[in-house]
Amino acid sequence: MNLAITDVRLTPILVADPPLLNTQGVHQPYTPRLIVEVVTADGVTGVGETYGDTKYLELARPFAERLMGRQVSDLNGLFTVADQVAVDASRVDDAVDVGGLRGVQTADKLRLSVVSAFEVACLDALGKALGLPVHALLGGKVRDAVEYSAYLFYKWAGHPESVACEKDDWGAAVDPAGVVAQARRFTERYGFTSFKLKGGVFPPDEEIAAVRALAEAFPGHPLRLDPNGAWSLETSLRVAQELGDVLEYLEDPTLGTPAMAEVAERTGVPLATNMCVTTFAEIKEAFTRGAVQVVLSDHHYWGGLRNTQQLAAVCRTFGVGVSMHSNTHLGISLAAMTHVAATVPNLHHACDSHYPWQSEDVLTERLAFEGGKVTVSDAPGLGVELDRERLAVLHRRWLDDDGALRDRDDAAAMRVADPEWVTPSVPRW
Ligand SMILES: O=C([O-])[C@@H](O)[C@@H](O)[C@H](O)[C@@H](O)C(=O)[O-]
Ligand SMILES: [Mg+2]
Repeated sequence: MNLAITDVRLTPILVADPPLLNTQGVHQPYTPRLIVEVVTADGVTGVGETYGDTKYLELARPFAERLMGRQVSDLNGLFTVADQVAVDASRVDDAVDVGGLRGVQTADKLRLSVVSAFEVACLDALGKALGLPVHALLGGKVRDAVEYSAYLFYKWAGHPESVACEKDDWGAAVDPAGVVAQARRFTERYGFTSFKLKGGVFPPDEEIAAVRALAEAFPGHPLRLDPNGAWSLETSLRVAQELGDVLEYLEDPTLGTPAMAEVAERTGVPLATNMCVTTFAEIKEAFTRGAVQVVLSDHHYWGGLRNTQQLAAVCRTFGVGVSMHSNTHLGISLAAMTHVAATVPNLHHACDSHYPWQSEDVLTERLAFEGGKVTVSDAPGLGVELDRERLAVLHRRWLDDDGALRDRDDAAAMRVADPEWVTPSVPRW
C-alpha cells in the first residue's frame, strides 16, 4: 500500500445561503467554502472541507504544495507543515472575524482552520485505503447516531430583490410566531427535539418572547439562545434571570471571559461558548473562573478531529460539557463532525449544524437527519462521495463572481437592504 500524497486539489466554491440574520447583518446569498482533495500514489482520494474566504485560500495553496510526497497517515506532520506557512499580518489586524462570529482571530487559528480540512481529507483517504471508517481511526464510535439541534434563525422570506440568489421555502421568521413556525418545520422535516435560536438580532425583550413562545410550543425540550456577545453584562444578567427556567444553556450572551464568569456566577444559568474559548490558550482562564459550562467545539478552527478529541478530554477533566458549533457547511463537514462526535464519550448536548439551511451540496447523496440524528457511517473513510458535476457548477459560480462574495461579509449583505447599516458596536444592547 502506497500512502504517499501525489496530488492535492483545492476547489473554492460558492454555496447558496438563505437570508439568515445575526447581530452583524445577514448572510450573503452565496457563501464561500473550500473543498480539499488529497490523492495517494495508489489513486485513493480523500476529501475535506473548510472556510473558503481568501484568507484561507492564501494559506491552503502553499500548504498543499508542501504536502506532496508526505504520507496521509502522517497526521501530526500536518501541524509541522502548517507552521511553515506564513500568515499575512494584515489578515489578523482586526481581532474579530467580520463574518464568522467565532471569537479571536489569530494566525494560528487561521492555519488550524486550513489544517483541519487536510486532516479530514487524509483521514478519509487513510480510511478508504485501510477499509476502515474515520471513527475507527479515531479510536472507535461510542454511539451509533449523533444528535443535532434545530438551528433556528430570524430570517427574511427572501434576499433583497436586486441580488441574484436561490429561493428557499422556509418563509420569513421575524417574530415569536415566525420562530415557532420555523421550529415546527424543523421537527416535521428532520425530527429535531432541541432548539437553538440565533439571537442578537432584535432587542432582547423580543428574543425573550420568542424563547418563551418556543417553551410553550415545545414544553420540556432543550432550548438555547445565542446573541453572539451582543449584550452588556447587565442585559445578560437580566435575560439569564428571565429565561433561566427554560434554557438548557445561554450561549455567548456577552463578550469576554470576565463578563461571562460574572453572568455564570450571578445567575447559575449554564453558559456555552464558541467565542471566548476557541483556542487551547483560552481554556485555562475560562475554566478556572467558571466562565463556561459547555464548550462548543468546531473541528475547523480547533485544528481537526483529533484536536477536537483533545479538547473534549480537557473539558472532561474540568467537568465542563462539550458539544459542537457550526457555521455554514456542507455534507463533508457534517460527516466529519458526526464521526468525531461519535467518538466523544462526554457529549451530552445535541450538536449545532447549519446543514438544513444548505439546499446545495457537493455529495452524490445528502446526509439525512432522522429523529434529529445522523447515523454514524461504517463505510470506509467518511462514507461520502463527491459529486464532481455539482462541484464544477459551484466552482464555476466562484470563478464567475467579481470578488463581492468570495469573502463572507454579513454587514455588506445587510447594506443592500439598508444602505446606512454598519456593523453594530458591541455591546449592542
Ligand atoms: O452563521 C451565523 O450567522 C452564525 O451566527 C455563525 O456565524 C456563528 O459562528 C455560530 O453559528 C454561533 O453559534 O455563534
Ligand atoms: Mg454561538
